[in-house]
Parts: sequence; C-alpha cells; structure tokens
Amino acid sequence: MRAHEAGALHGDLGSRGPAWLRTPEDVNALVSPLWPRTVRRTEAGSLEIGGVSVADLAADYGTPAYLLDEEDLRGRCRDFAAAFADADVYYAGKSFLCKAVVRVVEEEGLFLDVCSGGELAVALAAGFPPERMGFHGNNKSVSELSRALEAGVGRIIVDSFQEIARLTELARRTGKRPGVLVRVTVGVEAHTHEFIATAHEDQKFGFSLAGGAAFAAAAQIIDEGVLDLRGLHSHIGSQIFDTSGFEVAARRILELQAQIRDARGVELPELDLGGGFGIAYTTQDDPSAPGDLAKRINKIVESECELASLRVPKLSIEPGRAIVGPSVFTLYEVGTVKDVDGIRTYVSVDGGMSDNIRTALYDASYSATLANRRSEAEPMLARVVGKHCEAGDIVVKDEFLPADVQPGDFIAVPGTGAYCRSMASNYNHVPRPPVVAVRDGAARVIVRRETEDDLLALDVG
Ligand SMILES: Cc1ncc(COP(=O)(O)O)c(C=O)c1O
Ligand SMILES: N[C@@H](CCCC[NH3+])C(=O)O
Repeated sequence: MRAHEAGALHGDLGSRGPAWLRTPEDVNALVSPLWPRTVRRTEAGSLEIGGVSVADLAADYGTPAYLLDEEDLRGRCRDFAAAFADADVYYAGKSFLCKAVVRVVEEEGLFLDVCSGGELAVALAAGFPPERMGFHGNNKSVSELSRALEAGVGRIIVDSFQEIARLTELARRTGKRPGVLVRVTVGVEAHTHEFIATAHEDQKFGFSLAGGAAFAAAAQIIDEGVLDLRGLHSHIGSQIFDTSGFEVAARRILELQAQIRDARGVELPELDLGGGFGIAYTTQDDPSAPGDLAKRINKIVESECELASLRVPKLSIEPGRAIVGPSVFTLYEVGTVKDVDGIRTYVSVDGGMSDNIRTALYDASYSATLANRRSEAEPMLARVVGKHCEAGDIVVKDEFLPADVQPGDFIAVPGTGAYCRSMASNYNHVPRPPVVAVRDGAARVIVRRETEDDLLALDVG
C-alpha cells in the first residue's frame, strides 16, 4: 500500500491540519516566497533556474548540487541596500561564503561580516575592501586578531574582556587604532529554536547588559583610549519573524548608550542590531519584506533615541539567511522509494544530512517538489531522507509528493542557500556537493564538487 492511501497518516501532521492536504495541481505548483525568482516549471513540466533546465544542470554538474539563482541573490542584496538606505548592510558570510558571492556582495554595495580567519581569508582573496568588513566571534585567536589588524578590517566586534585585552595589546604593539563595537547580550528571549537564539542571558556570546559587563567593557575601552569604540552591537538570534524582539533589544541597548553618555560624556556614533530575519521554508512561513523591516526598525530606533535624548546613531544590520537563503535550491536524484505500510513513504535521495544538517540539528522544516516532470498522480505524504548511516538523516520531514515518484526522478528542496553548504560535512566520506550559479541561460561552478581524492588527500596515515 502506498502511504497516501493510509487515512491514519494525516494525523501525523498534527496541528498543520488540512491546509497541508494538496491536490495534484498543488503538488506541481511553485509557491512564490519559497523559490528563487527565476525558477519556473516549463511547459514540459521540469524546473528551470536562470533559464537553464535542471536536467541540463544535472547532466553537466551531477547531483546533489546547490543551484544558485544569481539574479535572485543580486536582487535580494539590492532590496536590502535600498530598504536600509541610511544604514550599512553587512552580509553575514557565515550563511554562505565563497569568492563569487563575496564579489556579488561587493558589486551590490553591501558590507561583509566574517567570523573566522577562514572567512576573512576568502573575503580578502576575493578582493573585498577590508574597511567594509566586520569581524565577529566569541573566541578570536591572537593570530586572527593580528590578521584582521594587519588587513585593516573596519571594525572588530569584541566579545569578552580577554579579547579586549588581546586587541589592546596588539594595537599598542602595532600602533593601530582599530574600530570596535561591544557585543551586548540584551536578555531577549527570541522566538526561534533555542540553538539559534543568542541574546538570552545564559549563553556564550557577548557581554551581559543586566549583569553590568557590557557597561564595564565599553567604559574600559573608552578609559584606555587605545581602541576606537564606535558603538554597541546586538544580535538576538536567527530565523525570527516577530520584530518585537528587535524592539526590546533596541530599547535596552539605547538605554545602555545613554548610560555610557551620562557616565563618560561619549555619545557612540554607531549601532548594530545584527541579523536574524526569517525566510519561508514552507508555505506556513510568512517573512517580511526588507522595506517593512526597515520601516519598523528605523521607527523603533528613532523613538527610543528620542526617549533617551540621544542622537540617532548610524545603524547597521547583518542579514545572512534573508539574502542568500531563498536564492538556492538543492537538486537531488531519487535512489529508492520505500513504503512503510500505513506509516509513510520514504524517498531516499543521493545527499542528506551532510549537505543539509539543519533538519537534524534544529528540527527545521523544508519543502520539496518533483523537479524533472509534472505528475498528475495523487499527492502522497512523503519523508525525503538522505543516504547516510543515520536514522535521523532527514532532509524534509513531511511533504506531499506525487505518488508516482520513482528512482531516477529529481527532487528540488528550496531555501538551502543559507547554512547548508556552509555547515556541510563529509560524514560517511560523502563528498560535499558543488554550488552552481545560474544566470541568463548560463551556468558556472562557483564551488566545485569535492572528490574522493580530496578526502583521501587529507588522510596522510
Ligand atoms: C552576530 C551575527 N550576525 C548576523 C548573523 C546572521 O544571521 P541570519 O543569517 O539569521 O541573518 C548571525 C547568525 O545568526 C550572527 O551570529
Ligand atoms: N546556523 C544557524 C543560524 C545561526 C548561525 C549564526 N549565529 C542556522 O542554520 O539556522
């Protein structure tokens, strides 16, 4: 029995209810916020991206592959830059970084946030202007800090008293005066998965506001006068839809700004409210457009500044997921289809948790569609799983796919531009997939597929 015939099955979707029950027509539809802008289903029924069919891309580059819609990515950079015209928009490179993306970010006028020596190296190799970079991290090494200083990184977001001491020592030694922000833990419980919330008190990032460490850090930097304190920083977490968390964060951080002014007579000129803007992974998600986010955030900052009699500081934000996440889908080939009687159908693809760990790690929800053809078959509740030796190797927990899905079909999973390739692993010695950028009918590999030789080259035993 195919799982779509099993009535009891739908109970498995719990509160998502009948909205999830789909017709064959729905199963073939591409719901707009989920897919990159140039993706469409052709008359013949297969998907194309940037004017190139997935069949051609699979033939040329193999599967699995991350397919990046360059026009979509550039469009999202431009949308953020235009919406936050009075602010600096730092693209958060941790979401996905390679030289080609660094160049896109630069060409579209954004700034860049890096958070390790490796990300800094990629950015510098791509020729990104260091003065437009911010350097994050709760445990930057002396060598990473030295490289940032040597390169002339525009600002370093300091995260601990030890780091302030290390950077101060380096600055004294080299005669440089780096711009810094103090990362503040504002005590906000962001409405997101606990692993990706970063502003509640009990965690590793930043200086506590409530405990007084944030004030002490800022005061120490001002008193020592070696580092150039430009402002305060807050990042409340990731995949957030509700702007009330930003509102509380802005209020608290501006109160601290006023406290610093009152105690030291210094009005800090900059304020960074971090990233974290949510995207649509399923039809249940309803993300805000950059223009709406900008309006709400600017209003919050202006009114809080008025209340505290502060000049409005130069604002910056650090979106990663909201820029690159929706620009990519992963293309997989189906290898096996297994009906577990009365429970569900498992559709196994040629990748899995090594190219997308988010489902296993955060219980994240994704969507999927049959990519190589249109099907008139009845919808079947499926679970898209990978090829790893791990029961939790799930890519898409629940999705309606046509009941005739079979080995050799292609499955596309949207929303995989952020934190998928960047968090990919070699579990089971599965080589990591390539990233292929497609635009105006032409495709180019921007990160090549890893090979078994690459893996063996590391094994020097
Ligand atoms: C300090 C900081 N800035 C920006 C980001 C980017 O977040 P997102 O990709 O959710 O916009 C992160 C990651 O959560 C972060 O830790
Ligand atoms: N890696 C996380 C986001 C947090 C990363 C940055 N602090 C994700 O996949 O959602």
